[in-house]
Amino acid sequence: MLNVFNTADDVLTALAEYFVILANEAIKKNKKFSVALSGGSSPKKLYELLATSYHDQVEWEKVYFFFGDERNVPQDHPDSNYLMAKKALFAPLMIEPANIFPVDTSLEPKEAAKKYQEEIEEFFDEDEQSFDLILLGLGDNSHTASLFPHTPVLHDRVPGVSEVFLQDQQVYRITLNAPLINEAQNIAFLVYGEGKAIAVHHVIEDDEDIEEYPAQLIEPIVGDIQWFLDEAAASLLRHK
Ligand SMILES: O=C1O[C@H](COP(=O)(O)O)[C@@H](O)[C@H](O)[C@H]1O
Repeated sequence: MLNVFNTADDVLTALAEYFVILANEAIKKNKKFSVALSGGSSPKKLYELLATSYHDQVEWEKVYFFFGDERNVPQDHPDSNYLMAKKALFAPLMIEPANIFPVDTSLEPKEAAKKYQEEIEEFFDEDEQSFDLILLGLGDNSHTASLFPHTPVLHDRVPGVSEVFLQDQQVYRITLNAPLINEAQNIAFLVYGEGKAIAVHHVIEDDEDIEEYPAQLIEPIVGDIQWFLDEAAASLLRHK
């Protein structure tokens, strides 16, 4: 479902409220809420908003934080998704380390992916369900998480975590693959700014071409998917 708002601030507020509703529902039902955070440039303001305006609206000690993807850099590197979330969300809310599951980027990428998959499997072993919420962004090249155009991970068929080598940047990333993302109870894309309009159009309305538009792989099996867009990002959509 598409949710289009006038401004980026409106989008962020709507997604923060959606997060709070899902968290409280899951905590009421299962006594915990599991979320995989997105990285990159878009979600920082969302995390800051949750940590300030919504700090007293969730039992944060019952929230378990994972990452949809991670750069293969140390946890104190400026490109680290973990570092961004730590500064914007974990530190202000004083989240206990036991509730945070960062990717172990001290390992070789393949090993880091394997270990992260094992941690996820162990966490969900008891209740046999997947994430309550996976937050995603959308790159202007139509990647989401670290599912980049023309990378082998696009052909993963078994839910898991994979390493991805980006030829143009000569760097690795670690990512949940599409089958694992699609097991989530809820998936929310956060996309704002005119720079994302072409990608939004391709992913939502263009013919299927997963090599070019990997975010088209995201189709929850039984869960719900919501797009949170501003007018600028939605400007090339024919149907809103
Ligand atoms: O889902 C995600 O999307 C972004 C792209 O977002 P951007 O705001 O940086 O353009 C991606 O790179 C990020 O790591 C990921 O979690």
